[in-house]
Amino acid sequence: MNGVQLIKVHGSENDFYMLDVTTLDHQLSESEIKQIAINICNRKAGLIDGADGLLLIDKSDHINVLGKMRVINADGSEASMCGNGLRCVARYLAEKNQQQSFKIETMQADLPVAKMPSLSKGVETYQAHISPVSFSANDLGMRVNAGEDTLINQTIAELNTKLKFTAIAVPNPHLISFVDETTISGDYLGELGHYLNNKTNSVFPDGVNVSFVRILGKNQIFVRTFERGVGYTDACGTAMSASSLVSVLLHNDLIENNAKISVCNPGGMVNTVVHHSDNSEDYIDLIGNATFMRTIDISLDETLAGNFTNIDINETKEQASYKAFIKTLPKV
Ligand SMILES: N[C@@H](CCC[C@H](N)C(=O)O)C(=O)O
Repeated sequence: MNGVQLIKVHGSENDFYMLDVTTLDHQLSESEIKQIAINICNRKAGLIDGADGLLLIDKSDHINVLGKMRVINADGSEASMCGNGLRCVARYLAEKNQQQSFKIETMQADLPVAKMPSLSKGVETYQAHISPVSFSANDLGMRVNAGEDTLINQTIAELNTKLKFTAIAVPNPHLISFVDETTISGDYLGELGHYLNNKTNSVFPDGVNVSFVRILGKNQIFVRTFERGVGYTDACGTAMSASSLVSVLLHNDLIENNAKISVCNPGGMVNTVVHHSDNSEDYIDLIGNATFMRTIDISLDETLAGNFTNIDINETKEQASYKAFIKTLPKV
């Protein structure tokens, strides 16, 4: 059997199958990668309970870089970055290479990652550096308000006359709006997310991750996200990083630059630290769990065929520790 081992991982319950392609005896083609992601991530007919995406780990030929991450969304599209995924890949490479702090190649940048003190007993915790940051329409794939280059706390006539939006690439594209308690838990986020991730929309023809944010108090926010290529997720690491930076820019009375911010999400909580400066490039530290739930051994042919009847599953005990951590969080 041409076997592969997949590791089911999550960051704030944003879940992925992780595959170290250096363990395979041949290189996967791009169409095989897309097919594997679509097959295993399907929530109804996929591998066990599906996933939000597939993380591929490969060698990097960049100097002083330990490995390379690629992110394939559940619909088979490729994203330029994944914050929650990067923490999980960081843990995998840290344990494989016995290193605590190093860089990982991603589509647009080599990003520093590091092992951190646990958020809670038994919850492995990692930090990922999120950058490059841009507000430019070109980097966002955005066509808005008569060709303007940025969208910062403005309405978008084509979408909604009341809500104000900020568009930011980190470097994957995010559209962020600060909303009230009713709006954040309602259906409008999904309606907007579906509309903007339909190829016929004129504002973001290539799609965009959409987040609603609520300021909860001093250095505390709640973020709910509809992800491009996925749909509603329990959390999105780049969305929480982008939302933290936008909160510092627009609400600096409560959300501070260079301070630890608690970012609550439907799947748990992470910390961010925004590094905003007028003289240098902005970046965000994203600190949160990197939980390994189980390993699954399966044949590559059956994975490509979408046949998941013959699999060998080994559960870790880590999800119990994560659930205990969630119980300690304040109810939002
Ligand atoms: N969940 C991820 C982001 C994954 C990519 C996104 N869906 C996109 O297409 O940009 C995260 O944790 O950042």
